[in-house]
Amino acid sequence: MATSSVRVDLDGNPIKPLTICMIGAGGFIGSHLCEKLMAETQHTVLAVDVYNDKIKHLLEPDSLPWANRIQFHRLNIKNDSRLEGLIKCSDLTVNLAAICTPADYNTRPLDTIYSNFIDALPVVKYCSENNKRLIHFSTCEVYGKTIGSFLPQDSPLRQDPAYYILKEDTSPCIFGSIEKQRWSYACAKQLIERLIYAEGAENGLEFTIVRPFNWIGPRMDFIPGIDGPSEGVPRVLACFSNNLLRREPLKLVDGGKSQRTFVYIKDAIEAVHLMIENPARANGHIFNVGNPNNEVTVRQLAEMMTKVYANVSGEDSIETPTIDVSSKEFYGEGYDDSDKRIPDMTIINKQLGWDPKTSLWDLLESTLTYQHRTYAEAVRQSIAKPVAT
Ligand SMILES: NC(=O)c1ccc[n+]([C@@H]2O[C@H](COP(=O)([O-])OP(=O)(O)OC[C@H]3O[C@@H](n4cnc5c(N)ncnc54)[C@H](O)[C@@H]3O)[C@@H](O)[C@H]2O)c1
Ligand SMILES: O=C(O)[C@H]1O[C@H](OP(=O)(O)OP(=O)(O)OC[C@H]2O[C@@H](n3ccc(=O)[nH]c3=O)[C@H](O)[C@@H]2O)[C@H](O)[C@@H](O)[C@@H]1O
Repeated sequence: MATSSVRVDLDGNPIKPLTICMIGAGGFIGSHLCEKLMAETQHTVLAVDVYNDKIKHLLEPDSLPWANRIQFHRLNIKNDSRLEGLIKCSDLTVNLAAICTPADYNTRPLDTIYSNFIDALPVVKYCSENNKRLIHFSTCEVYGKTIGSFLPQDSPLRQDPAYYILKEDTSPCIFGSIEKQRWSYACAKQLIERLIYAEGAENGLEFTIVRPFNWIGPRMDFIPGIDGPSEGVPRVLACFSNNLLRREPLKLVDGGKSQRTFVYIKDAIEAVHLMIENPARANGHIFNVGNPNNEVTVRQLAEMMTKVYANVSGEDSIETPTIDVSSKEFYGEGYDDSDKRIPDMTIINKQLGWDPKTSLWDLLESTLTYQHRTYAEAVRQSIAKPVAT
């Protein structure tokens, strides 16, 4: 519900309506951020993307209460001179645009590097030259592997948080060799972080860098063959959802032993909302945004999703719910993996008072309810269709 009373920031100051240039607004995170800003604030969004399917419900019909506060601009930031004008007439730019699916990092490394570094350069430049604030989306992948992963398997130091907790201001960034092209994404994101940081230090750019740790929820990526390419490989939530919808075993890459912490998109969007409305507390900072309490191995995630999906769909799970596949078979040559990702939450907690709330079970329940409601019938029809010979 839009509020009419004056809203205040964390320091009690009234929040002025902002114009926000949101690049990549049509993606997973962008769609949730637009929803939040339309429903709960008076800010205006200039939504920039090449697609708008995930925000169509916010753009039409014209009678929506926020219709005059959101405009969609279909443009590719690689080659469109309108970008600078949009940044100039905004108070703040939020840059979400990126190639960010691991299946692309080793198979399309050039596109990955261009998207995450080269294409972001003009955005940083226009913000810096025009004295505009920038919130840039980086990734937890900039941490790479943990220090602990290089210790012997039986080393007691592996249990010491100093060897695996990821801290914005002290943890190193540890990537594999150049042949392991998986790291093309993390490396490009790291370099754009360094550039933004340097623009802040040398030219006074007001910036905030966000490092998301596996944000998941409705509208993440696509279901292959339904609203994305049949041969496409999305991120793990959509891969496993696709397997569950099709009653196929979930594929565990290299045994599913890697660990991740998952945070509910709606919790994470609260953190971004706080950054937008509290510039004095957010500028100049890099923030981990994740849920350290929701750690699982990928195998445990598969088991939990199988149970939750059986509950929400009312269908028993299949006899062999998971199978092992090698990373070479699944992702191709040059894949590598982050072993473990637990965010340190000290900085975001101190600056913005933010803490995630939703447990992994609860977030999977609401997300898989959405997946079932949105896709089950379409998948059933696609399976029933006779295959052309
Ligand atoms: N979802 C996560 O958990 C997560 C984790 C770490 C980092 N991130 C980062 O957050 C950002 C958003 O992620 P997401 O999950 O919403 O991804 P997404 O792929 O759903 O959204 C990215 C959007 O950017 C758009 N885009 C890409 N290139 C563009 C271009 N040249 N011009 C215009 N639009 C372009 C895409 O069309 C897409 O709609 C990315 O920078 C990603 O690296 C996300
Ligand atoms: O979300 C994040 O915070 C960041 O991490 C992701 O990287 P990753 O977590 O490795 O990507 P997922 O596709 O979500 O895979 C998670 C794990 O599941 C495994 N996996 C994936 C898919 C599958 O079908 N089976 C499977 O075992 C992968 O090998 C990996 O170990 C992506 O790089 C980005 O979206 C983002 O920057």
